[in-house]
Amino acid sequence: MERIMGGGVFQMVLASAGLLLLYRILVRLRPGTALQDAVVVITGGSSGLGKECARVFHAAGARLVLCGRDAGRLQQVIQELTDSSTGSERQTYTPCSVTFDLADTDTVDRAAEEILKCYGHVDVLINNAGISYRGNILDTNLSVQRDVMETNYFGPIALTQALLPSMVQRRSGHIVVISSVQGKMAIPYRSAYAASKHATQAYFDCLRAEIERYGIPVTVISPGYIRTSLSLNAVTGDGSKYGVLDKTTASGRDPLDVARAVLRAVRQRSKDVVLAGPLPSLALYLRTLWPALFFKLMSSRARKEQKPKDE
Ligand SMILES: NC(=O)C1=CN([C@@H]2O[C@H](COP(=O)(O)OP(=O)(O)OC[C@H]3O[C@@H](n4cnc5c(N)ncnc54)[C@H](OP(=O)(O)O)[C@@H]3O)[C@@H](O)[C@H]2O)C=CC1
Ligand SMILES: CCCCCCCCCCCCCCCC(=O)OCC(=O)COP(=O)(O)O
Repeated sequence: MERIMGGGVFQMVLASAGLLLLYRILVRLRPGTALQDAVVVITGGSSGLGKECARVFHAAGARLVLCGRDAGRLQQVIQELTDSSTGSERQTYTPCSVTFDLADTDTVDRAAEEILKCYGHVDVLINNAGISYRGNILDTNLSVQRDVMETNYFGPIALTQALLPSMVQRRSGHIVVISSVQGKMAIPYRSAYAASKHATQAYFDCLRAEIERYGIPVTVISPGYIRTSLSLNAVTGDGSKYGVLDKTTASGRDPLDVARAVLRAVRQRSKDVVLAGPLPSLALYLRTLWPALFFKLMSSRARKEQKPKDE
C-alpha cells in the first residue's frame, strides 16, 4: 500500500513539474507586447547593461530616451546605434538623451519633464542606473550608506513617481527596475548596495499591487553577476572609488544576453525575474527555506574575506 502511495506521490510530483515546464515554455512562446514605436526610457544608458538594453530595444524599433550623467557618453551610444541601424529592415529611430544625476533628487522632476517632452509620453521606464559598494560596515561613513541609497533607491523612485501620473492618465505604461539577487539576499561587505536593492524590491512590489488596476505592469529583474564596469565604479567605505574589476564581475554573464532577457520580460510583462546561475539560485532557496544555514554560510564568508582592523 505504502509503495503504491509512494509511487502515486512521485507521479504527481513528476506531472506537476512537467506541467510547470510546459507552462513556462508556453509563456516564453507568447508573442507578447510589440515594441515597434514604443517610447522606452533607459537610465544608465551610457554603459554596461543599460547600453546593451539600448541596443536591443533600438533594434526592436523602440523610440529611446537614454539617461545618464555624461552627455558625451550618451551621444557616443546614440552614434553607435545610429550607425548600426543602416540597412535595417525595421523602422528605427535616433534616440533622445536627457542628462541628470539620479543622486540629486531635486533635479529629477525637471528631468522627467524633459523626458516627457521627447515624445509626449512614456511607454516603458527601465530604471537601470546604479552603483555598487565594497566595505566593512565598521569602516563605512554613514554618508556613503546614504549616497548609495540616493542613486540606487531614491533616484529611481523619484523618477518613477514623476513619470507615473502621465501613465495613469493614459491607463498605459510599464515600469521596470533592474535590482540584483542582492535585493533578495544580503551578502557581507555589500551593506549599502544590498540594502538599496532590498528597498528597491519592496517599493516596486508595493507599486505593482497599487497600479495593477490602471493596467500598468511592474517588472523587477534580479540578475547575478554581469560583465560590466559595476565593480570598477563601486564606492568604498570612505567614499573613494574601488576601481577594481572583480573576477566575479569579469566572469559574469554577457550584458547583451541579460539585455535580451530584459526585452523578453518587458514583452511578456513578467512580474519578477531572477537571472542567476545555480549557486546564487541555491543561496536564494536557502535564504528562504533554511535561513539558519544561509546565515552560517554568510558568517563564514565574511570571516574568510576580511579581518576587521582590531583583530
Ligand atoms: N554588473 C553586475 O554584476 C550587476 C549589475 N546589476 C545592476 O545593473 C544595473 C546597471 O549596472 P551595470 O551596467 O552593471 O554597471 P555600469 O557601471 O556599467 O553602469 C551603471 C550606469 O549607471 C549610471 N549611473 C551611475 N550613477 C548614476 C547617477 N548618480 N545618476 C545617473 N546615472 C548614474 C552610469 O552612467 P554615468 O556614469 O554615465 O552617469 C552607467 O550608465 C545597476 O542597477 C546594477 O546594480 C545587478 C546585478 C549584477
Ligand atoms: C549546501 C550547499 C550550500 C551552497 C550555498 C552557496 C552559498 C554561496 C553564496 C553565493 C552568493 C552569491 C552572491 C551573488 C551576488 C551577485 O550575483 O550579485 C550581483 C550583483 O549585484 C553584483 O554586484 P557586486 O557589487 O556585488 O559585484
